[in-house]
Amino acid sequence: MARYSVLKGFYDVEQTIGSGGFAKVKLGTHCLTKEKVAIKIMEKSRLGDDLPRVKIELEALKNLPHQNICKLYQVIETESHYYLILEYCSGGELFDHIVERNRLEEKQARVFFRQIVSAVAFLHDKGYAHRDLKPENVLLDKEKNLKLIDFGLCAKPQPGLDSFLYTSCGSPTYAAPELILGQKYLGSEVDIWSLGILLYALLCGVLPFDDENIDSLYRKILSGRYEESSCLSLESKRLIRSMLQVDPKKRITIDDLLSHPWLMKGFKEPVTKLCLHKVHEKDPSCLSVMAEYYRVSVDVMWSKLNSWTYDYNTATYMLLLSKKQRGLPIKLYNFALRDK
Ligand SMILES: CN(C)C[C@H]1CC[C@H](N2C(=O)NCc3cnc4ccc(-c5cc(Cl)c(O)c(Cl)c5)cc4c32)CC1
Repeated sequence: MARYSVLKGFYDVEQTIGSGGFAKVKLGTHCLTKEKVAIKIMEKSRLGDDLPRVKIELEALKNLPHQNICKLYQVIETESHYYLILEYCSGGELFDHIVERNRLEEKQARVFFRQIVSAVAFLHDKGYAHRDLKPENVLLDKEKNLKLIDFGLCAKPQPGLDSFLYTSCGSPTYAAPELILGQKYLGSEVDIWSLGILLYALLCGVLPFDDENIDSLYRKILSGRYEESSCLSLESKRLIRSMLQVDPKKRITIDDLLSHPWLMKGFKEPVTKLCLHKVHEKDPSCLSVMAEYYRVSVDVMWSKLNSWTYDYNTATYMLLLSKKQRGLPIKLYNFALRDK
């Protein structure tokens, strides 16, 4: 069987652009719109007990439309594989963006940090905790907007985010003290700790707690002591300190972060935790282009789309919307697929 034959005709699969744990990520082109996409491919046989993480990530990505969270366009499941068709982020990892520049000026760090805080506040508002926030999981798109990725470790505790979690997960370097101690913890509080690590990395270009030896790394994290690098202004030091509190009850909350003076500097509005685009909006021009292509009425086309099953129609429609928002022509190519 040709590789990834289920994608044939719908997506051109190009080179591997990265790997995320138990997944391979390939660059792809959506045939009808010619838009670039990232295709996250997971072989079921190699998932083992990571299989539930796929379902968790799928549900999270479907329920969390936000301008700073990587968009999911389509889900394809075969007996052997899962394929996630995702928003392509041509700017790569935030981690590399920082390394290339050594560190970021406070002004640029603030623009980025506001976007990450907006995504995390939105997640928490929906009852999710990410639990693996780190610069490698924050990508940049073409317009230098940040996109949060990798929701395989996220948690949506049933009773709500104010109920305790127990599984120790995520990368130790970014993990909160209560998490590495194996204590019960609140997802919202461990995400705040990771945001503190992230802000320190943005401003200093290094990590506050780092050590090859895992035991001395743990000792450093549990001590809560880190070098307050000279490149940090007094306000930056205070903000980071309020997030890197060993006692989770003393840690700043995400809602306090939204309007914190440091985040407000140079801005009139607090960070929004809302999704700024209308989710599943009915856009007449995109709808009519698809209706015309498939030779059905607009109403029939909308009834096919309105179930939002993350099939090829969902992907085509969302990618047309994205083209429209970027001022590109709303058109479809490749009439070979017409009769599909
Ligand atoms: C923890 N790291 C190692 C993980 C790597 C994984 C590959 C990434 N990546 C590239 O390597 N090149 C460019 C590139 C461009 N667009 C992407 C769009 C989506 C995703 C994506 C989205 C979700 Cl929701 C997800 O779960 C996963 Cl695993 C990946 C990755 C992209 C990407 C960078 C981070």
